[in-house]
Amino acid sequence: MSLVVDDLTVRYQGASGPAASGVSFSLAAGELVAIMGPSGAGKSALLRALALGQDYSGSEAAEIVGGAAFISGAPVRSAGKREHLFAQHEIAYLPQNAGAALPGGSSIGDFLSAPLIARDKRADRGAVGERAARSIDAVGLTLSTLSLFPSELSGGQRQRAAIARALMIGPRLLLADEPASGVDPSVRGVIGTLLRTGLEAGMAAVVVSHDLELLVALDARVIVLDAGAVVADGPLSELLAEGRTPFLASLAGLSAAAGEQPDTEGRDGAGRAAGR
Ligand SMILES: Nc1ncnc2c1ncn2[C@@H]1O[C@H](COP(=O)(O)OP(=O)(O)OP(=O)(O)O)[C@@H](O)[C@H]1O
Repeated sequence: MSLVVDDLTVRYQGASGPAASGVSFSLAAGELVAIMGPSGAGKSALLRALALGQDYSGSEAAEIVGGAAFISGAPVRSAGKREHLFAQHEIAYLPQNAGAALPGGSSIGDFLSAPLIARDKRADRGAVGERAARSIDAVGLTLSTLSLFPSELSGGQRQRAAIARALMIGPRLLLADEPASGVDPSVRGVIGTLLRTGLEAGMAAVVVSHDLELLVALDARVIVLDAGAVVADGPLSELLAEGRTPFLASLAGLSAAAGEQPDTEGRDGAGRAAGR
């Protein structure tokens, strides 16, 4: 698996201007890039534009309108049936507020099974069920959760179920948009463990996250967006030490405060300090 993003400009479908532009990075198997930045910076648009049809959330699609992205050599911009089929085998996309976006009419078991059935209608249902059981167990939910519907779960349980679905295909590329946002701290631990295990097993990941503890521990390369432009790019530890943009300086201040997580909505000053 490789992901090459070259001077990419992305736009929400129907929007007049780009949501993010000038983004470049490349990823090989086992590598991680984290995307950071204040609210409205274009982080979600970037991930969505790379998701190759794997977004189940019903949110507006974003498209590439400049530059290029290649997943394992195949262009994302002119992706056809072949690339979408490939994506069904290789790419997992975890949308923002993934738990809240679970389809209300499906049991968790059906929701988890969907990506495997979508790519092979004749898939062995027993094997799919076993896989669902392993995935639900990996996120710390009981097997009985598989027969429940989203309305019967807590917010944290729903987010765990969404993460379990992302695990179902054993993705080679994970695109995760704020996987730990708005849920209880225990979900943060689950995400950290799964990310570490996945990366060690050769999964590549692009993650929108402000979990400084996790990202420093993973020695993540970070791209900071602000109002659609790249304002910093490099290893997180270096960016925090430099505090080169107001947003980073604000994050660095927070990282010094024991275990505190930044509030990217700006209530703690991060968004305001970034000039928003
Ligand atoms: N569906 C849409 N159509 C047009 N513009 C949109 C749409 N959704 C978001 N935008 C705009 O695109 C820009 C980038 O939004 P995006 O959601 O990608 O940012 P973000 O960094 O992910 O923000 P947040 O951290 O709040 O999720 C913002 O100016 C936003 O107002």
